[in-house]
Amino acid sequence: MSYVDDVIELTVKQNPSEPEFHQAVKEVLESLRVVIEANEEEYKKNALLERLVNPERQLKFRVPWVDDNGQVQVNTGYRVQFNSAIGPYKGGLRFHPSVNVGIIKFLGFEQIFKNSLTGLAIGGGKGGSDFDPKGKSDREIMAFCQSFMTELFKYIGADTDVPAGDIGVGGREIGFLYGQYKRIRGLSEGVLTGKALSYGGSLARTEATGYGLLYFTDAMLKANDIDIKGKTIAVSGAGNVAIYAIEKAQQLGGNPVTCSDSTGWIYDPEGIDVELLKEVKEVKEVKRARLTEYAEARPSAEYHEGKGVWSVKCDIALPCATQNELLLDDAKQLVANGVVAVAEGANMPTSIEATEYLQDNDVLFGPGKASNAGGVATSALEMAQNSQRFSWDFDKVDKRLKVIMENIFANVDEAAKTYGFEKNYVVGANIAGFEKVVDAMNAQGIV
Ligand SMILES: NC(=O)C1=CN([C@@H]2O[C@H](COP(=O)(O)OP(=O)(O)OC[C@H]3O[C@@H](n4cnc5c(N)ncnc54)[C@H](OP(=O)(O)O)[C@@H]3O)[C@@H](O)[C@H]2O)C=CC1
Ligand SMILES: O=C(O)CCC(=O)C(=O)O
Repeated sequence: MSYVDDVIELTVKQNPSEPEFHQAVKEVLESLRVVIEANEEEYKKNALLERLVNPERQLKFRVPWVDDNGQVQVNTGYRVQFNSAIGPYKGGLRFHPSVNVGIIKFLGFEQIFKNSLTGLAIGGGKGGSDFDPKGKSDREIMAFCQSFMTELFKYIGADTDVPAGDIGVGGREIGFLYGQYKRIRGLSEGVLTGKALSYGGSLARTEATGYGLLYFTDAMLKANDIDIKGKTIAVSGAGNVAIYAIEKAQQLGGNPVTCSDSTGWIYDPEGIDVELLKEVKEVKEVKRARLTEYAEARPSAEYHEGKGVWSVKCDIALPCATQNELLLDDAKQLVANGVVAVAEGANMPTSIEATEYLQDNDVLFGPGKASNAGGVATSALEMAQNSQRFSWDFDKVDKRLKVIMENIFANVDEAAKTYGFEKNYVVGANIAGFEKVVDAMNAQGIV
């Protein structure tokens, strides 16, 4: 067996019942075969891959809090500090009932290469909890966030580990988490990103992942002589990433016609009304409302229960909800309907089989670790502004974001060509991300 196969097998053996983590490791290592085989002796001697797939530190902790009925609730908190070769651990916190250690590890592992691709000095980490913020009162959210931070504060700091938002963690949660950190540590520092503007947040961070996805997609399309103008776009999700992907797609002249959540999806052939979608998101967070509210307010829209976004005829598909939401049958349907490009706004939304099917059918494919890197890149710009004790205007951040995303595409494209995988942006992203991490790890000795 090759070194790659050995390490994949070891990962499965050492981390049982963590299918998403196995999937992420397999996807990355398989596509790095050409680089790893060329350096196998050296990497093996230094156990490079074994070190890469083992987090530097993995924290699991109890989070007790009191609900509005006076009942004590107990959730589990996680922070996986995966790799700090390039810089402080950086990556979001996810609050969702599906969260477990394997999901946090897959996200943290992906984050290493994503953060490397940004060209900025950030290592990889991720965290979260199985707490469900939906339908909770503000007081309950605050109680949970304060308890979560009362444990987490011991392990994070502006130069060690800088969490941010992800599914279920937006501005409100970041505010409560930051307040508790400051109260315990007495430090006003850039320990979290995604903060509100009034206490050190960056303009354009809210928009950054969705906007960045479109800057990347546009660069990928242009490199293949395709104009986004007039293209029909299917988007999944109705949260932070989806909303700003839809907004930027419209600004660039595309026509996004769908969005979705965990219960159903919207088809709006006249184009999604993004301001209405923003309002529905707010209502959903507070009242557990559903996307039906969008359809009720918008005569051109149809609401469908369950899954189905990928059955809509489109030129471009942008999965922006969650992992494994675009499977082989969805890929077959997209190809049958003439899709030309898929770019991932979410983390690992496309299964390995679906990705291969799309690529085998000449669909341009932007992997999340490259195409959704705009969020974390802008978080690093927020860290830079915090260090400077200064705020940049929206235009300056947005322009930097655009340049970063265009550079990511150029580097991914170049790596793919250099290794003989032209137009395979999955291989290109993994190689370009991996090379910098390996350089940094090698330079720092066996740690
Ligand atoms: N926020 C950021 O800056 C970044 C986020 N990402 C990734 O983008 C994706 C979306 O994150 P974000 O928009 O921030 O999160 P939000 O919480 O704002 O929105 C998540 C959206 O996805 C839907 N969703 C979540 N879980 C599921 C599920 N199991 N099945 C179907 N739909 C689901 C939600 O529906 P419902 O409301 O019904 O739960 C909601 O519409 C995630 O994969 C995240 O890791 C990647 C890079 C950066
Ligand atoms: O901005 C950040 O640090 C978090 C981004 C993130 O979690 C992601 O890229 O998936």
